[in-house]
Amino acid sequence: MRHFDLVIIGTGSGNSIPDERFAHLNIAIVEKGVFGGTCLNVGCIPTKMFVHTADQAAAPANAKKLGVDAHLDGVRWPEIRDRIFGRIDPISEGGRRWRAQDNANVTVYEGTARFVGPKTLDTGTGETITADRFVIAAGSRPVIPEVADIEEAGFHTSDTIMRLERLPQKMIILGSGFVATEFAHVFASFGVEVTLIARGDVLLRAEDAEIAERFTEIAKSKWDVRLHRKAVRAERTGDKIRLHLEGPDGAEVVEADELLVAVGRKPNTDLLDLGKTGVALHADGRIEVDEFQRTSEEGIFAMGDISSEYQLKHVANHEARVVQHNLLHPEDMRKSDHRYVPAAVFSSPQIASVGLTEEQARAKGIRYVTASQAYASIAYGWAMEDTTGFTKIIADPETGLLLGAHIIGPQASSVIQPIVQAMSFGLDARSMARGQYWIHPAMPEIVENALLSLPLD
Ligand SMILES: Cc1cc2nc3c(=O)[nH]c(=O)nc-3n(C[C@H](O)[C@H](O)[C@H](O)COP(=O)(O)OP(=O)(O)OC[C@H]3O[C@@H](n4cnc5c(N)ncnc54)[C@H](O)[C@@H]3O)c2cc1C
Ligand SMILES: NC(=O)c1ccc[n+]([C@@H]2O[C@H](COP(=O)([O-])OP(=O)(O)OC[C@H]3O[C@@H](n4cnc5c(N)ncnc54)[C@H](O)[C@@H]3O)[C@@H](O)[C@H]2O)c1
Repeated sequence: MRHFDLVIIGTGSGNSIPDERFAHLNIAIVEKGVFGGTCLNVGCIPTKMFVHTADQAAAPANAKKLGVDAHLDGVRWPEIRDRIFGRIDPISEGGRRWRAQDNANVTVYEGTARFVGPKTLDTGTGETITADRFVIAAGSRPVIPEVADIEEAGFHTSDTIMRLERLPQKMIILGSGFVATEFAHVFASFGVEVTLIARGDVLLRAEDAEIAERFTEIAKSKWDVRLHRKAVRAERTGDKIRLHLEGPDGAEVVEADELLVAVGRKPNTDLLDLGKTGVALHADGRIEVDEFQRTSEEGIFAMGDISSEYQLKHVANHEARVVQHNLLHPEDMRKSDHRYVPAAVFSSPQIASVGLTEEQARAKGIRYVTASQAYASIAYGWAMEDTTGFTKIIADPETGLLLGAHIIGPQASSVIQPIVQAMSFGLDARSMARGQYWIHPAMPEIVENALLSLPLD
């Protein structure tokens, strides 16, 4: 049985760990799918390339209120799809080739890894290997909900929807989180009639309640949004797919050309038989790790979606850097920093958030104040004739330290970054607002004004 110094399972963020500082180690990398993982192949990167294209497609309709009569002549789906994947697929293939052929100290196994004993791994290629140390970076995959006949009817997930042969006329999206609302924006902007099916009373319900309510209001004006619905059965009739729902008015059926399922992602731990090597799991299936990304088994680290509370690429990247350091310096380990993890939903409008929501602050019994500022109240908001966007900041009234921030509106994902910086480095609201220049008349003025209107003690 071949023995390695280090085995890495998963080529998403885990693949960034071995650099030239690991040249003295004999390393195996095991990958069951496409090289490069979720973000590169079916996640952040292609979705945002589609989102940017969708923003362009939506621009003519949005320009009308500014007095510009533009018209969207068409969307060349196959060309868009092939442009995007024509860029991504070679990166994945190049990464694979580099690891498999050009890295003298790395052996790539292309199979589904599964533990068969303590630190003993069946690589799914016919070869079983052992190692001193492991990094489990095997990510997550889409949850398939229990809807009768859904497999027979046929559906897409985020793994397949971006490679459609042709643009459908109608699409049903089951779910109301990040994936559902980003793809609703993409496909609706390309002219697809989108029906969004949500269980709760708002979309994006993990967001601050005021933000989720505002987003839901806007979404209802653009898409067919059905709230309080449970999908019970799917059915294929010729070219169409029908989804049977139960809702406040009883049973109903929606019909479309395609169904996209986007109801969350689950960690890939079930594929790994981790009990065989003694790695402990949380009740939700994630691997338990400590602040150094160590699992319950000595020498086995885990990182990214398979262990993290946050299914976000910037978190997986951060944890990969921590694991990298801790593998190289076991006598001087670093901790992961999960204090202020921001996230953005690249839908339309965009949403960005960091820290506590108002509901979380209340539930924790924390004393707080809030201030909200509309895009419509700042100069650039006038320029855009924005009527729906706002920034909400939550702060400690005594110290002025920021507890959370929530933004809905244009470029929210960029506008929030100075707040993430202030929170990370302990800058209070007054110092942040008045201790620096804010470019006039740029969008971050919305943050400056919100900070200034916080009713601090
Ligand atoms: C549609 C979509 C859009 C997203 N957009 C964003 C975004 O805009 N911003 C953001 O921050 N995050 C985004 N994310 C989340 C982000 O993609 C993930 O958080 C991140 O990719 C997780 O990285 P990872 O390294 O933990 O796992 P992955 O990148 O999923 O890598 C895990 C790898 O392990 C392999 N694997 C699994 N099991 C085994 C096994 N048993 N044996 C061998 N190999 C195995 C998998 O095939 C995979 O290649 C998005 C996700 C999706 C689905
Ligand atoms: N821009 C980004 O950073 C980005 C983009 C896409 C995905 N992601 C990451 O990937 C994760 C997964 O995305 P997602 O949208 O699949 O999950 P999500 O957790 O964001 O949302 C899932 C939604 O599905 C709903 N749901 C669950 N079961 C359901 C059912 N049976 N029927 C109907 N609705 C149901 C939930 O109420 C929830 O609103 C996200 O949580 C996020 O961390 C990030």
